[in-house]
Amino acid sequence: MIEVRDLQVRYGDRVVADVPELDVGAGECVAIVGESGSGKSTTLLSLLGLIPDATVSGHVTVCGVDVMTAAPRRLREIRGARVALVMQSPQAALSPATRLGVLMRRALKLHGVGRPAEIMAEALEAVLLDREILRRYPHEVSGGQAQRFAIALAIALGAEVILADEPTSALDVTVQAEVVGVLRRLRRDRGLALLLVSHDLALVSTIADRVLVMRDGVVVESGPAAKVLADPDHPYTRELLEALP
Ligand SMILES: Nc1ncnc2c1ncn2[C@@H]1O[C@H](COP(=O)(O)OP(=O)(O)OP(=O)(O)O)[C@@H](O)[C@H]1O
Repeated sequence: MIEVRDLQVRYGDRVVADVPELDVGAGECVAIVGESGSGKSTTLLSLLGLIPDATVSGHVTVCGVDVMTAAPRRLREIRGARVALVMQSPQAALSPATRLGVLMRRALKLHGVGRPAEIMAEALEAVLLDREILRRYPHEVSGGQAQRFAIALAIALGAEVILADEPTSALDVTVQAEVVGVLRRLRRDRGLALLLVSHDLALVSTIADRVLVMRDGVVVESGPAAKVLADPDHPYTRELLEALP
């Protein structure tokens, strides 16, 4: 679903992300970890061509679309539909004066999704939310519910790939587990491909198959999560693990 080769992102002369190889297949979860400013979000956003100020080179294919050469129309087709972006604070992205049900119906209409009532019910069930949430306004739901609603919206629009940037870091610990549980189910039951950016190694260890560790824009270590997190080769990964509470 995601294939990256020799991706390089520069602002002027400064390389902020250099990723030789990154693959995420259907039903897989790959996590990019590293401290703030290491280039994680830049890497994620470049997969959808969403960093217009930067110079980007390399090969990026997402859902069969060559992101580097695709026409804007082709990119718009995958953004927000086959590929969903889940951010840290979903409430900020939801229009405050619109009930969630209205918002979801509008999004489905915009993307030409048929059988909206059925699709909405199915999507809410997949993220373990009660239909009653559709009557609420964004400020009337908790952070965890808002995040699960954002994921439900992605599924309703037909997402095959979720790019998640710190999806749980704005949530308290018990709610974090809910969101991670939902993402795990979606991988298993729907074969969703998940690329997760997180500085939270404890979270990553519960969900990722493979991990890329980034520092100052460079991938210093990558491999199976079980290996990298239990027996890291690179001193920087060891430092990150030692910093865990
Ligand atoms: N528009 C921009 N112009 C110049 N430099 C930028 C721009 N956007 C990001 N950067 C730089 O790119 C580097 C990588 O940033 P990025 O946001 O990808 O890091 P990150 O690992 O995701 O950090 P965080 O967890 O804080 O989001 C940082 O040094 C940042 O200052």
